Amino acid sequence: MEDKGMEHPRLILHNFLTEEECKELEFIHRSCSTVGYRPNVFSTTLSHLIATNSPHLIIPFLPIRDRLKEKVEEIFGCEYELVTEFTGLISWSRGASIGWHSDDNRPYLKQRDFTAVCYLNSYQKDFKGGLFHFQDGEPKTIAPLARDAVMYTADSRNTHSVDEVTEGERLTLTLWFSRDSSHDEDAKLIPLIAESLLHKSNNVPCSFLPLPASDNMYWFAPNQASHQELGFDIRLGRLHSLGFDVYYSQGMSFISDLSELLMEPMQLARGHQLLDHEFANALHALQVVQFYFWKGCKSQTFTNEVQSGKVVKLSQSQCEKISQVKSVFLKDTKLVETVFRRVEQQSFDSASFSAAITAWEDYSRKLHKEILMSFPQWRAHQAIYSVQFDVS
Ligand SMILES: O=C(O)CCC(=O)C(=O)O
Ligand SMILES: [Fe+2]
Repeated sequence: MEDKGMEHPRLILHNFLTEEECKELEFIHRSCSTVGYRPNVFSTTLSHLIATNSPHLIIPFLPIRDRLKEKVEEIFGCEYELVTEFTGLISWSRGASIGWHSDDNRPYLKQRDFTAVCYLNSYQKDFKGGLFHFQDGEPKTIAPLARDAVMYTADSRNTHSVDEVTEGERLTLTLWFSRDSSHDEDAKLIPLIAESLLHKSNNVPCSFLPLPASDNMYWFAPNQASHQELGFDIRLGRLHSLGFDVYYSQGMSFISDLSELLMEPMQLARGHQLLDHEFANALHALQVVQFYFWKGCKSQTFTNEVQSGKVVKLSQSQCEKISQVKSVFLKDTKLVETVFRRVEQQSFDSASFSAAITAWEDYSRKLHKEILMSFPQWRAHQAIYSVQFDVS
């Protein structure tokens, strides 16, 4: 597929990522994304993961990022010349599209030399619409397929567009590379990680519990809506699409500032049942729920001991508290269901779910250890780079 004349330098690599890598990144995005930079777009940036006390979740990105950079350098003949300018997960829901453009088409984007887009899910299977087109040269149209990666120069030789997504959520891992070492994203990320690891704030009792960002970063507003009442909180929206409600035992009347509610400890409900476990906040609950579905909902897939997951029937007043929260944070459940496809009658097993809570902790603890251990080396790398840069 390589354009030999390099009139339009680009390449498609099939099966560049493993299925497992795609699923893990999907898990991270579905549990950590914020509303994106354009309508109907969601994103998960590395700096956001660090800022929400989840720096350990950047671990799965690192080997992929290195492999992609090496591949781009090899294909385009610029070994050891590139730095990663940006790494992030981006998803497009119904209504998102982008017209003809090149990725360096703004003065502040001129440092971008190469683009790599990895498809984490598939056209027709996971979403409709969202075909990718190059304006000139071959191939002309690309139908996103999970595990494939597309690489191209960021200049006008590779002007491209993406059709509007009409259903589902189109998910990519997107990276930009630069020859200008002053645009290395690590230079920004490393101090943030250091701060996160070294100065744990007092209100984070556990080293890997997520700490939500400000509420507006999770507020989905339908296209150009002037009225706030038509949006929804994407954390609760994603929980809703998987069949979960959130329950605050204290009710809403105790909270003076409603926007703080989703930072408070809460429980999950499903149908007429209240699950026994207390989560630190809505983001924590979302991470565990997404982990449960990522791992396949079956207790056999969780290696730890399965305790019985306690559930109790919701009382009338508890149901009312749930509806109150919904009326504030999920005003339009129809809209939620078009943005995040409702998963119909997903089987749910409370014993497996409580096993998943422990498995999520083990997973997080393992990644947390890895980031703690790799961090000094990583910083040393950075030091070497800057020395080389100073000398030249
Ligand atoms: O997701 C894609 O296929 C490309 C997206 C794009 O063109 C961009 O983010 O600049
Ligand atoms: Fe683009």
